[in-house]
Amino acid sequence: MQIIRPAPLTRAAFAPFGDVIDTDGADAFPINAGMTTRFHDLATVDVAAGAGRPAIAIFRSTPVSLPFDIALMERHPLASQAFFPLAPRPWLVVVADDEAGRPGTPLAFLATGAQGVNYGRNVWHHPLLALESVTDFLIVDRGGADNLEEFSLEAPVRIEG
Ligand SMILES: NC(=O)N[C@@H](O)C(=O)O
Ligand code: NI
Repeated sequence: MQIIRPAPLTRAAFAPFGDVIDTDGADAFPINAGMTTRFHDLATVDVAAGAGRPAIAIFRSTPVSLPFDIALMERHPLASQAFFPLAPRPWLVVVADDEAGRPGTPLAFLATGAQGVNYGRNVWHHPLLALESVTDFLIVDRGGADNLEEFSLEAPVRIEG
């Protein structure tokens, strides 16, 4: 079985797949008479295709533990999808390049509890993977249906710590 290990989530490493939502390294400036800092333009919400509209949700996710076997990947042909943890605990991000309409070898990233991601439109990823305990995530994606393509891997890929 193919084994992969999570790498730290950085903007540079994740750039081919979307945005990292993180105050570190962000364009930040004071607002509200200096009472608040705006960390600006952290991700691009891309949901307009097919007359889509933005939607905000909360996912309450049951954790997995490592080692964890990846058996499927998915993508959203019409929209981006953003996740931000509402509790300060790490979680897993799994993405893959597209290879002629199917996912390539998955890549795993370990996100901190202060990092979110925004998967670009039509980017292969694994459904949400919380760690340690049940965790709520704020989601920004596309309202409406018919925006999901799933792919079952011929052989599972194991994520090890
Ligand atoms: N089903 C659903 O909205 N969730 C997935 O798209 C996911 O990436 O977790
Ligand atoms: Ni998704």
